[in-house]
Amino acid sequence: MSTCRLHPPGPRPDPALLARARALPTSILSDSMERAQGATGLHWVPGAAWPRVAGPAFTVRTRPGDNLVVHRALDLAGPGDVLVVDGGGALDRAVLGEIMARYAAARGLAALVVDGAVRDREGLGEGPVPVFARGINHLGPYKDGPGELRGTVQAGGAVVHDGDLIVGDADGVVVVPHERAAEVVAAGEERLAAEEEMFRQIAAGTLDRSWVTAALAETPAGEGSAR
Ligand SMILES: O=C([O-])CC(=O)C(=O)O
Ligand SMILES: [Mg+2]
Repeated sequence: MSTCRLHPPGPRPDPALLARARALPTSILSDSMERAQGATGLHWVPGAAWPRVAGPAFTVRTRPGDNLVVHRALDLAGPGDVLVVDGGGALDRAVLGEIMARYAAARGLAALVVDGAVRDREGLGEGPVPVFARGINHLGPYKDGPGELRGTVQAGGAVVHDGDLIVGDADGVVVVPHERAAEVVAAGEERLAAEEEMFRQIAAGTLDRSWVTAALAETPAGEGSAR
């Protein structure tokens, strides 16, 4: 028999904050974290036109290529949770597929994020639940453990604590630490409003572009000039 280390649940963002986060693109949220935080390399499985997802992380660390503890997590995670599986980034074996995605959807999970590979791309693409992964591989997982649930993991190079705010869309996955969630969502709302104002100015032909030339020292590069 194998081991599953089980931590108590971390603090979770309140539902009103989650609804506000769901209205914010991941690009806006990562801009609101100094453009320096969030997972990279995790993209949703192509297929369905997913809506943006936002929910608290339910963290899973599994032995790469094994999904016994991922199965356990599917029964412990709550409705609205985003399962974040740290599979060590391994691409040589999938850790979940369509059966598990359908089961996750039936349990009301918001999304599955896998730092590793998944399989059954066509079935996942039909859209039972949004799935973000690093890659695809037909080779299936073993079911031997061990692993850890609700501990601190990494996904796409980002540290994820159980309960952190996870937002995913067509650009990838952003991890907002729980203690920064309210501040980052509020900053994101301001940033989105500023971008929408820019869109209006672009359409009206009034966007101020003077900052581009102000930031450049232009030198003539005509014939005979040094290369
Ligand atoms: O067989 C497995 O454990 C993973 C899988 O393909 C599925 O969930 O459909
Ligand atoms: Mg399968």
